[in-house]
Amino acid sequence: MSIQQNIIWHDSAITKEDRRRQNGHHSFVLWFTGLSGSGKSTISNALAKELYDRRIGNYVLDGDNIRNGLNKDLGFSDKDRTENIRRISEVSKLFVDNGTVVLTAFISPFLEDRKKAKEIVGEDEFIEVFVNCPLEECEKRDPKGLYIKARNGEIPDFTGIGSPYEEPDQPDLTIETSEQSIPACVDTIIEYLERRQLI
Ligand SMILES: Nc1ncnc2c1ncn2[C@@H]1O[C@H](COP(=O)(O)OS(=O)(=O)O)[C@@H](OP(=O)(O)O)[C@H]1O
Ligand SMILES: Nc1ncnc2c1ncn2[C@@H]1O[C@H](COP(=O)(O)OP(=O)(O)O)[C@@H](O)[C@H]1O
Repeated sequence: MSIQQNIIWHDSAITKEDRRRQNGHHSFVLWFTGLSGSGKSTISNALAKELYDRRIGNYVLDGDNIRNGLNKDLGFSDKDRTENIRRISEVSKLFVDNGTVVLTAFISPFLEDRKKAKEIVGEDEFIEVFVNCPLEECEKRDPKGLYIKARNGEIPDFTGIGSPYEEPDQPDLTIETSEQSIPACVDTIIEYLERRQLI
């Protein structure tokens, strides 16, 4: 017997379209994916500020922060990473329903999990942004000192070292953070959103 047997959906009195109309802008998810140190947090926060200055309501969901609260029961096994991404996808969907632009900054290393994230959010409202940066450059940056720990065997399942990162096949957008400055990466994303008339 399903544990969801007696759960009945209740429609909201205010629709997503109502909220978008009141906010004066569209709502969608920018799903940043990339290695640790590739620049997901840096770019998503810089972009959030730019959107905020344009009065576009937005919210950043960041791996390190979410793992301190909502997902503090999850580690870095494949199964836990999958559950991490599933929960974030559901939360993102709620934010989109609220008329908010969501910026997610999770490694989200598995193709299958990102595919499911897109299904949960809805494909028209899901924009995959590949934050591309060679592993060697991420290791050189090592902003949190985690790569050195991983190389020393202290983090056996670290992404890119002991755990895989599956690059997107067909991302909606790729930013090359080892080649472009932070403002240039933000500009690339803004231009993309303007071209698609999402902002
Ligand atoms: N084993 C292992 N592998 C990868 N990353 C690790 C690990 N242990 C801790 N960290 C720190 O956790 C951040 C990644 O969390 P995410 O929720 O984005 O990971 S995942 O999407 O579930 O794979 C990641 O943050 P970012 O550097 O911002 O990506 C790390 O700071
Ligand atoms: N073009 C760039 N885009 C993003 N980050 C950059 C860029 N150039 C240098 N960096 C630096 O790289 C590091 C990226 O770290 P972070 O944003 O925490 O990555 P992630 O969230 O993917 O782990 C920061 O120290 C940032 O200042």
